[in-house]
Amino acid sequence: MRIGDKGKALLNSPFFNKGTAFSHDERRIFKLEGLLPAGVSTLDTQSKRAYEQFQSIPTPLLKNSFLLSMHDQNEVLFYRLLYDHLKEMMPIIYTPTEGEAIQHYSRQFRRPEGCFLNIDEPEKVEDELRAWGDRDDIDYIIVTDSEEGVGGIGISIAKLVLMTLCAGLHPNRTIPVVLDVGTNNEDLLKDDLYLGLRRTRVEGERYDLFIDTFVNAVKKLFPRAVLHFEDFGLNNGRRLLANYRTKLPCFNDDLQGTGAVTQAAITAAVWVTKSKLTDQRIVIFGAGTAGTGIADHLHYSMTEDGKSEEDARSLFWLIDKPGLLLKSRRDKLTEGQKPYARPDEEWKEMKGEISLLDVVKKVKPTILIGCSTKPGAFTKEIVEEMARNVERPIIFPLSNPTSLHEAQPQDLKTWSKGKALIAAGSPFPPAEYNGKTYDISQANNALGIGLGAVLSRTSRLPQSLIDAAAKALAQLSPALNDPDQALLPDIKDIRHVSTYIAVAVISKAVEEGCATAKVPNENKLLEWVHAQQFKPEYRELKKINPEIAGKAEKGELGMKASH
Ligand SMILES: NC(=O)C1=CN([C@@H]2O[C@H](COP(=O)(O)OP(=O)(O)OC[C@H]3O[C@@H](n4cnc5c(N)ncnc54)[C@H](O)[C@@H]3O)[C@@H](O)[C@H]2O)C=CC1
Ligand SMILES: CC(=O)C(=O)O
Ligand SMILES: [Mg+2]
Repeated sequence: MRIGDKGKALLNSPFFNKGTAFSHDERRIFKLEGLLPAGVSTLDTQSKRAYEQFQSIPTPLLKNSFLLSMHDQNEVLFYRLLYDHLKEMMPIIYTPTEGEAIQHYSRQFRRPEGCFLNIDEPEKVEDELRAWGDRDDIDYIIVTDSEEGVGGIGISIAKLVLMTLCAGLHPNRTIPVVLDVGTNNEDLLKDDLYLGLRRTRVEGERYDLFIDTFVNAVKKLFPRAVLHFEDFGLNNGRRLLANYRTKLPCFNDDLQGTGAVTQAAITAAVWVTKSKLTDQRIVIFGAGTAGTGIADHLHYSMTEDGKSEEDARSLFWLIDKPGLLLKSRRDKLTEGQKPYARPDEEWKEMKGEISLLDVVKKVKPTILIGCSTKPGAFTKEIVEEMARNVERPIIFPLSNPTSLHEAQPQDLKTWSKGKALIAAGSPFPPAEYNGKTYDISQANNALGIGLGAVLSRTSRLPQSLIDAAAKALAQLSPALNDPDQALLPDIKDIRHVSTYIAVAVISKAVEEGCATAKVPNENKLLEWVHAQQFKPEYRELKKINPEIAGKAEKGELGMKASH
């Protein structure tokens, strides 16, 4: 991707390539004659053509592969196509299809995209990253240490695509990274086509040193970039965030992004039930990264509203594999789980493991959240029990992909006799009850936090910025106008939503004193954000090749500079 490329190099440069939309003049100047068919398309017709091709592809996985290869050929067209069909293509490019694409990465592989760093060569990390640009070239880096092996590069790419699509982050100023530290997935290790390091995952000191090498290289090479941790395992995500959050602007999307979007959906649901967050009894099933991240975020919000740490803590019941988290088992709990362990005395009448059903019966929760990856965990009995005890049970099965959801939204609606207020991790069709249809919100952590952090050039990303994003999102809930509407805004409005969130994050960064950019005052802020968002439009000649454009402007080439 270089300014000034010509001929085949230009056609192979996804950011500058216009394919059949290169004009006759451009074809001549850039030595593209003979490399393209005679017809000149507009971006509009290219998008129509690509959509026809997309529609003829039989499976979601193949559609994903088609879109990714377009991403790799012509980025503007790729984003334009996605914009034109956002609702239809989002589940193809992101969850649920993305999970499948990651699983099949080594078999579907065509051409590498992204930055691959491996633990056997830590000494090369800095040089390998340097190949992506200079100090000020990079705004945003998504890194995963993918438990599912090298195919995890797919999640870094997919989330970056969302950041561009939804929030307008400039795609040419980002790096998707996978840190290959091995995998414990036996199927991958046995697969002779597997492309990652063929070894079990490295842990302990060597793992920590490798992460440290990576983070230090990022800080040194791209001091302005925001670092986004994605899909780090239970034991690493929280620990790494705690290590690095005071050293550079970084955040963990599964912990913090999920916390923010869930809080926004809960704020709307709680508003529908005409109660307050601090009136709730919250059961979280699956106390891993996302589950404890949500608990932390809600807890933070309650303390901001004036509840004491301890009183707020008493409103949570977290359940993981061996049942309800209890104080007597503290030494077996993770750091993220420990604060939420319940006193054993509360449950002394119970023998053995305390199940979700036991907790629902005794606690009578108002909110039930699933981040367990256990499909079907929210059974009819559990949902009926919950609906018996509270007027409007708030139930969020958040596990992804679709096959791992704790319950189907339609079942939740039916079993609760229409009472449940629902948001789910993946997209679902509307649910029906008594002849009425209800849109199901997708509570997924794709927000404008990143754009706000980038544009404000925040030096750190404290919890207050994430909280500002959650509050801004909650204000846009359609349920605030009509309680039968979805809890979160529709995907089709995501650009507007992300922009609004970015504005809130920037304002908070200024207020907290961590914004280092020169930010305009409140009434100019929205316009300022808009002006900097990426739009899928072809670039003018002068941005593809300034030298040639200069000559054209002087009339030396017999053409105009702008196309
Ligand atoms: N909707 C959203 O925005 C997000 C959804 N997720 C989804 O949430 C799920 C969990 O993700 P992470 O928290 O990152 O994974 P994780 O591995 O950190 O946590 C999963 C937790 O569930 C527990 N668990 C597994 N089986 C269980 C069972 N049968 N009963 C009770 N607990 C059980 C595990 O022990 C672990 O503590 C995934 O499906 C992920 O896709 C994650 C992040 C964001
Ligand atoms: C949404 C997300 O980050 C996840 O499912 O891991
Ligand atoms: Mg994730």
